[in-house]
Amino acid sequence: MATPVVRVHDVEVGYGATPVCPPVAFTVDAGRAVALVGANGSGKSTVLKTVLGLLTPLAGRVEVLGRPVDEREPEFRREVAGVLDDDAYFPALTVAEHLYLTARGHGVLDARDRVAELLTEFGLAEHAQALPVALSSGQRRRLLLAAGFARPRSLLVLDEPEQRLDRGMRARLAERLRAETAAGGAVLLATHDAELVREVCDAAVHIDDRAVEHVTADEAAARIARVVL
Ligand SMILES: Nc1ncnc2c1ncn2[C@@H]1O[C@H](COP(=O)(O)OP(=O)(O)OP(=O)(O)O)[C@@H](O)[C@H]1O
Repeated sequence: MATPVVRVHDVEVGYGATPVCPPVAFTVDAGRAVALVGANGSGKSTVLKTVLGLLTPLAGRVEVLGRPVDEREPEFRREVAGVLDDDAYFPALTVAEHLYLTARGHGVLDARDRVAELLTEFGLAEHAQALPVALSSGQRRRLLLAAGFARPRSLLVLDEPEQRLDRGMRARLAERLRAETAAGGAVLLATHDAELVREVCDAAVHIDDRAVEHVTADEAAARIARVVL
């Protein structure tokens, strides 16, 4: 059997010594998308940061592509693209320069073409020469997401990618993510968007302070829609 892209073994996550949720266990295979769902503060972002190697697990083990996570390893950084909920920009680089730098930094040879495609797809073409400060919050979010797609990757980790996106952009993002898994990529995302879960994900993990439950994507979407979360 193929090695999962992500394997989370009974992992406790948190800040300091206290876990923020019960132990979490799940896998994400190549060509699959898994959603983390749960109420605000349930621990989704903390799990994602742990998978990205930005936090050390308090217990258990996280493996990406069969190896323990170490974000300092070039191989890990080559394979894993993360888009978190932090506005991390170079203030003096334009939109196009951000995307170009990301693509070239990861060895993309036809970076100019890739950037042109992404600018169009993410509705940023008119703002290609703008600095981040001159963008709306939704446009800055589009830029961050586009940067995630500007580089090669086996695993895409997204924290609430739907945030601040309008309906049209959410639909294009769902399409993009379906193409990602169809091409063999793995996607792990935290979300409060029922449609995104239903349209993109193969499975979901529902986190709350009492239990971590594996549910189908439809069940996760139904829970979000019923405002159970
Ligand atoms: N840097 C931090 N230091 C200490 N505690 C934190 C830190 N970041 C988050 N927490 C706490 O960890 C818990 C889980 O937060 P987390 O951000 O993982 O939740 P979430 O499920 O992603 O929530 P949301 O849906 O609101 O994004 C919360 O109680 C939060 O207050």
